[in-house]
Amino acid sequence: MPTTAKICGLSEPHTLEAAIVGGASHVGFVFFPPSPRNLEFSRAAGLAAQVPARVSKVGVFVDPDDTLLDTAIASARLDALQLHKTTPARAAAIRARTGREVWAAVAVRKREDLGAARGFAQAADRILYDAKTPDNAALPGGMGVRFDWSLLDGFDHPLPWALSGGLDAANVTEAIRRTGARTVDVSSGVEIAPGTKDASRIAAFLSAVASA
Ligand SMILES: O=C(O)c1ccccc1N[C@@H]1O[C@H](COP(=O)(O)O)[C@@H](O)[C@H]1O
Repeated sequence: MPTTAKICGLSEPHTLEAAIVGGASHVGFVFFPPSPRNLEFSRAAGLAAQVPARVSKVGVFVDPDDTLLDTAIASARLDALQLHKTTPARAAAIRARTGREVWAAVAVRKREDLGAARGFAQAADRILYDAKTPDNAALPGGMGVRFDWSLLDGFDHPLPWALSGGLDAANVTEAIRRTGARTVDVSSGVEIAPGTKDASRIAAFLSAVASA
């Protein structure tokens, strides 16, 4: 099975197109106002219309309320919801209420952090292992922070999972080889500035994933 890739934090038609043409399985739209990648709903709707059915649209949220979720799902026609800083109970409620696939982000810095994944076994469809950002950071993700991939060695994953945090075209081959990830996720590693994606970096990342 080939490794699949999600390109996250897209906000412009030409870089979204680069992700689609390059073979991304998922594209991510961020709904979190402090993020430089945050999308207005009308803009999300326009971008979503560009995405073919074979590519899944993932909304990225930080402990969202129902109003935000419902508006984002309707405007961007989201297939999946990526939830950061959200408890298993809340994730389960969101999954039951929306009927959408739920990706639970688990922030990793130390081996003990992986234990949080088990709490989502009945509450989510997939775990996204992401690097824990610094305690005073403005964002819980999307900062190009990487964690020690060896922490995943021998871990009994409770659900299908994806790897993120500080990936780019130069390190994703090693990340896949080292962890066995079947899905990888990138945001800042395909940008030229925070929030500004680059089509050639997206193409290089997807090419590296396809060759891994
Ligand atoms: O990208 C953001 O702005 C963001 C905001 C809030 C939560 C998560 C966010 N991004 C996610 O973080 C990971 C890793 O990103 P990076 O490749 O290290 O920059 C990725 O899943 C993004 O979806």
